[in-house]
Amino acid sequence: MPDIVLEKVRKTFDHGKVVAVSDVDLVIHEGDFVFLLGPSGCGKTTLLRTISGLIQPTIGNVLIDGQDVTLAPPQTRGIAFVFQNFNIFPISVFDNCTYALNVQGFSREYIIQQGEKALRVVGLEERGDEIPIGWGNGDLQRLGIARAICSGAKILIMDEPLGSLDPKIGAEFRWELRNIIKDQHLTAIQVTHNQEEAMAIGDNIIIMRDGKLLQQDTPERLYKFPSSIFVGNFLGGLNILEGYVSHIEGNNYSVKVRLGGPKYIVFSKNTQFRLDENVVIASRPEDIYLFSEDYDYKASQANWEGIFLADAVIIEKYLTGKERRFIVELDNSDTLDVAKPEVFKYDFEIGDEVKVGIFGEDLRIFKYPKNLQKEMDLQ
Ligand SMILES: Nc1ncnc2c1ncn2[C@@H]1O[C@H](COP(=O)(O)OP(=O)(O)OP(=O)(O)O)[C@@H](O)[C@H]1O
Repeated sequence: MPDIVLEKVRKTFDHGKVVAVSDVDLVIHEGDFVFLLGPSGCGKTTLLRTISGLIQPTIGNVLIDGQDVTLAPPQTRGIAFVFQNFNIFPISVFDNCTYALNVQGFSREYIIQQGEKALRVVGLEERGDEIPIGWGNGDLQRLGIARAICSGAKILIMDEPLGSLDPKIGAEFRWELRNIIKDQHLTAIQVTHNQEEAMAIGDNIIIMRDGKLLQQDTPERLYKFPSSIFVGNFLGGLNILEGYVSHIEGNNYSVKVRLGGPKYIVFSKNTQFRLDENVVIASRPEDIYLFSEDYDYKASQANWEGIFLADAVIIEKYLTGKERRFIVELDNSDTLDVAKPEVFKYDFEIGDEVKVGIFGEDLRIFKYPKNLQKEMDLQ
């Protein structure tokens, strides 16, 4: 059952001059851990605040559990908001955790039961008497989540809580956070600038830009089938080649790369392209193969049938730690970024002539955007 539904939600500020959220339709299913990604200022926080009721949409509806809550106050929505700047009070961890229950006047017995349970869930059961002043962000984050669980909320909204964490602590805590969310049957939405984290633990990722929702899907589908150049580039980086459609056979489009570059055949089910239409073809750096000029394809154990090969020269190489990156230049001067695992055994040198190989199934084709530069801009 959909837990959260947004219908054509729009939020403007400054008498309509700033459109923070623009006609967003969105469905989040019960029990899903959803990540909200997008460049700074694209409307992520405004969207979360609209869902939680801290602000009301200018136009559109918010439904939770099938009920229209567009005008309902935040405390009636069953949502806990874990803020970026943890608003922790100088009282004990237990009292911080149970603060809302105290204010609402629940019985002492109930408060103790809920507080102990919540602290146990986040691994703070031994630290209930401590005053959390001077605590590191990781522990404060646990406390923020304990407080949310304690309130009985079934929906957890987190505005970049791991953003300020040490990346190592963040990486350790992320799986724990996912387990807590799943074990407690929470629906969670988290804003992050950490795409790797979203890919690793999210059930679903939403990409926003300029107030609009561009795409929502599983991490794998978003990565493999981005709906736009921007989404693909935002999530992991893309190689872009400009060209035109030179032949069409059903859903297979032959694309000639500009200035006498190579020809590729690309499948596209959803978008139709016309003959001679300018297009962009995109590939992931890790989907590109490099071969030495004398590589024996027949002797290889791998099946290279159907791979597109083109001549290129290595113009740059470097090691990122876990990857070897090569920049190769095609005959038409276009360049491709190639990523290989660190163990990649062919240690090509700058200036080496190579063949670059790409399978058609790893290529995506897009309409030529109005402004390619802007489309590639991640800000
Ligand atoms: N209260 C407000 N009054 C006026 N403009 C606002 C207000 N809140 C947000 N905005 C504007 O709305 C747009 C979206 O802001 P929002 O904070 O939602 O973006 P964001 O994606 O969360 O950004 P960041 O990643 O930097 O936190 C921005 O242009 C911002 O300046």
